[in-house]
Amino acid sequence: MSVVTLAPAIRLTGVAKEYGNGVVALQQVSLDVAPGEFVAIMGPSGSGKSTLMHCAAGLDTPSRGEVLIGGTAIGGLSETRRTELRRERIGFVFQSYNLVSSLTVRDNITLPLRMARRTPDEAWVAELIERVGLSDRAGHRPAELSGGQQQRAAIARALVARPAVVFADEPTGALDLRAAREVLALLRTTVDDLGQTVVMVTHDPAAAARADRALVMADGRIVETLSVPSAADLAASLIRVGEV
Ligand SMILES: Nc1ncnc2c1ncn2[C@@H]1O[C@H](COP(=O)(O)OP(=O)(O)OP(=O)(O)O)[C@@H](O)[C@H]1O
Repeated sequence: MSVVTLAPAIRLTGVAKEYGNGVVALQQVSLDVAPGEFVAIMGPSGSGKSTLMHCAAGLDTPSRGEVLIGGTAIGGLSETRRTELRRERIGFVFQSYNLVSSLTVRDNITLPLRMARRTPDEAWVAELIERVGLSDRAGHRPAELSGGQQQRAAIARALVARPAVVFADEPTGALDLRAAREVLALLRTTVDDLGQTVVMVTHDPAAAARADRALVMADGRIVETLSVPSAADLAASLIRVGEV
């Protein structure tokens, strides 16, 4: 019997990040995220969550260590090539949605394809709009949508180029409970139905409990890893690292 091992969607090896003012934001972080895995990153403010995500997504350059995105080491790439790789292989979802106010929902969703000069796959775009529940809003502008609807449009935009990984930075931070639940359910189905890899930074144990694995950070390190975490276990872990 042969065992097939898929290359990790993301691999960090000994990644450290120091800022000029002597701040050590990350210390020797190593991490593999498997294709089709949903990983949550938690930890107190200043523990290094955003820095870890930015290094893993190629938005920031580590001081030491190596980052592989879909098997490609990004350290040696030119800035232009790294930008291309990000466009091709990574989707982003932000707390503040970051939709373009003058474009319709549909044009916002297909924007990454236009930026990469790729022709939209119309069937895929239609499926995505349907999946995120915005078929009746596709011609509207973002200001005409609720926060939850805007975030669902942002998720469709993150998925449109079929990225290797979607990075979500506090995707439910600006939403009420119900809209947050819908957005989390949507992220979960992209993993379960589409095999999407998702890495999400969150302060909310209930949000992180939707992930397959949660990493808890403190002082620039991953200090705890919880598989199929419960919100109660995550809350206890956050108390241990001093978040609450
Ligand atoms: N551009 C920068 N220059 C200097 N120090 C920085 C910079 N960005 C982040 N830091 C510092 O690095 C450390 C880690 O910051 P980071 O933003 O990764 O934490 P975080 O866990 O995401 O915090 P939060 O939950 O508040 O967003 C902090 O001490 C922060 O002050």
